[in-house]
Amino acid sequence: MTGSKRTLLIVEDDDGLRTQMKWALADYEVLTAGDRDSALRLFDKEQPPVLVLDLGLPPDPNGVGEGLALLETVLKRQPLTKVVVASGNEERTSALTAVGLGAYDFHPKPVDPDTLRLIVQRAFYLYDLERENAQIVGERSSPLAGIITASPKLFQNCRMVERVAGANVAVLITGESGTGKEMFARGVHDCSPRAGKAFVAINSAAIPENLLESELFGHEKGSFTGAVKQTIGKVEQAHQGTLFLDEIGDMPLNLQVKLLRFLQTRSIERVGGRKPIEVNVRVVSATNRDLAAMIKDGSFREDLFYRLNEVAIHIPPLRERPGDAVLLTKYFLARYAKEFARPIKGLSGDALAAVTNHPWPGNVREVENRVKRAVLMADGRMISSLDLDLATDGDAPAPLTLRQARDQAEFVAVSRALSLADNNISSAAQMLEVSRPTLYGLMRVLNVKNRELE
Ligand SMILES: Nc1ncnc2c1ncn2[C@@H]1O[C@H](COP(=O)(O)OP(=O)(O)OP(=O)(O)O)[C@@H](O)[C@H]1O
Repeated sequence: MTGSKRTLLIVEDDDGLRTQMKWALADYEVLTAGDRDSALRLFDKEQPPVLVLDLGLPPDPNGVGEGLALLETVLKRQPLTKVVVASGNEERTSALTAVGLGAYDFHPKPVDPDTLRLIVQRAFYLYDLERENAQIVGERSSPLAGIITASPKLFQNCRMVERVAGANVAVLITGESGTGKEMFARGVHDCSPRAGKAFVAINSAAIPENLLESELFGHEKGSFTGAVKQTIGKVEQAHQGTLFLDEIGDMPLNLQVKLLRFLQTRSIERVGGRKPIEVNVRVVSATNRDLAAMIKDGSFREDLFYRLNEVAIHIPPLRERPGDAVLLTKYFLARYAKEFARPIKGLSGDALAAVTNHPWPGNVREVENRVKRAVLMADGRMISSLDLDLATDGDAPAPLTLRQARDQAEFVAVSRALSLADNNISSAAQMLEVSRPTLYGLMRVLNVKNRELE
């Protein structure tokens, strides 16, 4: 590369067109190739961010197969690459097919130098922006395996988990249903010295009250009708590992007493058993209920609450984590497209807006379920708001005017930048390449709230 010129690869088998394009793009370090194999070799070696591609290449210069195959390989190897496809009037349909496969844009043939320069310039700009975002997201990927977030509060939670994991303290995780409480509980276990031992979960809400005691503490043979053999309870199964008490707010009062006794003595008695058995477990519990209110109305024991709540972690709902819905949608989309081998490339603009506007009452579980279904059901390569079964804007029609479309796009960009920048106005403004006063103005006009600063 010479000086600060940026590298660009032109794949075109026609010498005349190649020369015209080289001339139009003299501001770039231009590499050229005339067929798929030499183009791929150059691409792998030089990694150009932008490609200008003619679809008709030898050995099939009149078809589009070679060009489309090259496009797919390039995007598989370097998904952020921007590929601009050449298109004559009669090749419109193939150019649109290429865009459907992930090409960035097409430029008209014969070459119009000004248009080509503009498209290439925008392609580089978008590439830089996406790479920067990918880096930021990468740097901010959670220290706890599998937790995807851009929320400063969730990052604090992750750091807290890492700090307390080593000490054998009881952790109580609160948050609405589907926010990721079980994931965090597993995080506590995985970061602790008990990681190699059992992680045993028991859900108080899912087990009938009369069976819960035996589920928790086990029973001896013949201790009640149907107790045909000795059974080890969940607490004992978790010996030396972690016991996860899910939906602890649903535990009946009589069992709360027994659980408290276990936490005080660190020993259990199986139902129908006579001797106490010592058990060494780390206890993590979770609930979506308001335990303070339950203590007040007498349905949860205060002494048990203090035993369970040595460290408290609250997971905010998705609607209070700007940017996370989009991040998680993209994450699940990539994951399920791969798992179900579906050729889905991304989200359409209306889907992005719908995801940003939806309140997500079912939190991350709702995102996962909607995306999973959309990946299975979608006809096209891009997931639409319809595939996600989401209204674009509270059942309002999709934006019609350019102004509305622009406002919507700006709303998404501003919310995302604020979220990635931890709501730091200066960094978000820098990311968006606008001044701070402009960003404040945009936030006012678009009604974007800097929620975590409020
Ligand atoms: N930040 C996240 N990144 C990736 N996946 C997540 C995240 N949070 C939750 N999930 C996924 O969402 C689903 C629901 O999460 P989880 O079961 O941990 O929620 P929960 O709060 O325990 O729900 P409930 O209260 O209903 O038991 C799971 O499949 C989990 O893997």
